[in-house]
Amino acid sequence: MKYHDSIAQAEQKMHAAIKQLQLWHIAATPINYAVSYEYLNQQTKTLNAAIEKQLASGKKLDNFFLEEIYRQYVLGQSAFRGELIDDLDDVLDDLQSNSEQSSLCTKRLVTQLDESIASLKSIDKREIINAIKQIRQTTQKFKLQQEKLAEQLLVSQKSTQALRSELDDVKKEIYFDALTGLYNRKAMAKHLDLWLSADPNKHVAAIVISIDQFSQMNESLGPMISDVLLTKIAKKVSSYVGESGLPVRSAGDEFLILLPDVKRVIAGEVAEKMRQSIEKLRFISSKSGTRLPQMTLSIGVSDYNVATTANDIINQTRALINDKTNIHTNHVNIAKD
Ligand SMILES: Nc1nc2c(ncn2[C@@H]2O[C@H](COP(=O)(O)OP(=O)(O)OP(=O)(O)O)[C@@H](O)[C@H]2O)c(=O)[nH]1
Repeated sequence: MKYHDSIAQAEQKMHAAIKQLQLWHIAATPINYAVSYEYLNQQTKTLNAAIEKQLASGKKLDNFFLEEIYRQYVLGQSAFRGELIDDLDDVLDDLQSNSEQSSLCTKRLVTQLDESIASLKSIDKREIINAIKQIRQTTQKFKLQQEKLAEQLLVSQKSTQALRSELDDVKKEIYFDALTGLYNRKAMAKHLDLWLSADPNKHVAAIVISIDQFSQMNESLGPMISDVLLTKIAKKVSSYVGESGLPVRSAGDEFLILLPDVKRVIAGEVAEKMRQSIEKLRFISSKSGTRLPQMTLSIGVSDYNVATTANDIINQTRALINDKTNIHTNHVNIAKD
């Protein structure tokens, strides 16, 4: 535990954290619990401010929101990252000292050879024999040093491989949504930055996909089945864009697909295919064998210059779904020029 509470204090906070989750109408999952605990501790001002802001705006706190908070404010401070950075520092220091030693050895060898070669030209037989002896000794020493360095390099390589796989895990935590495996907003912002630095005139089409009446589904089916449905829909819609698009989980029951260099009309056609494919799906409960309610999607489509922020892209495309002049469920609304 991060805080040095007494057992009694910790127990009190534990109960309070669970109670807080009940007030927020959120299940006591480990992640939600960690955020609630941190919130009550009031040690991370930014975490408290983000939660207060969401509550003040009248929006509900849900699993998705708390997971984002967890990633941003709780996980970000974890000791694990500190250890990982220390390990990385060590490996880099090792690699640097190995390469410095290696270049020093090579320099020494070259100097020695230069000196000895001059003696080899001598007419004095003894000097020549001495020079050959020197060369033999120096190369022998060089060989031993190189062997030692190669061993050290092998050790560094092994640590690097282990670190790489740990880094991949951290990257997953930072850039991917744990439930659906889609990218998160942070990854979306990073991609926009990369595209912008490669080409400031680049355009990207955005498809925002919201599952209709998902809150009702959550209530009637429970969060576990709803999670499975959410994940299946996430996978299905992402399958329509493959490697050419960036699928993001942008909110609890909302996904966003970015399609670089794709025209709005084309993105609209892809969106229509997504809508139809989900409408046709028939979900069956593996537990009871009964048919689950039909799921439908409401989709907004637009396009932007890559300099537009992730938040603006999400909000502006999302507004197309909530456009009051349009039908409210199972529809695709493409932005007008
Ligand atoms: N199962 C599950 N539900 C989630 C998760 N994150 C958010 N939700 C729920 O998703 C629902 C989203 O509700 P709303 O934004 O009102 O969306 P909606 O009910 O689909 O309403 P419309 O979009 O207007 O059709 C809420 O009930 C959240 O609790 C999650 O990770 N898993």
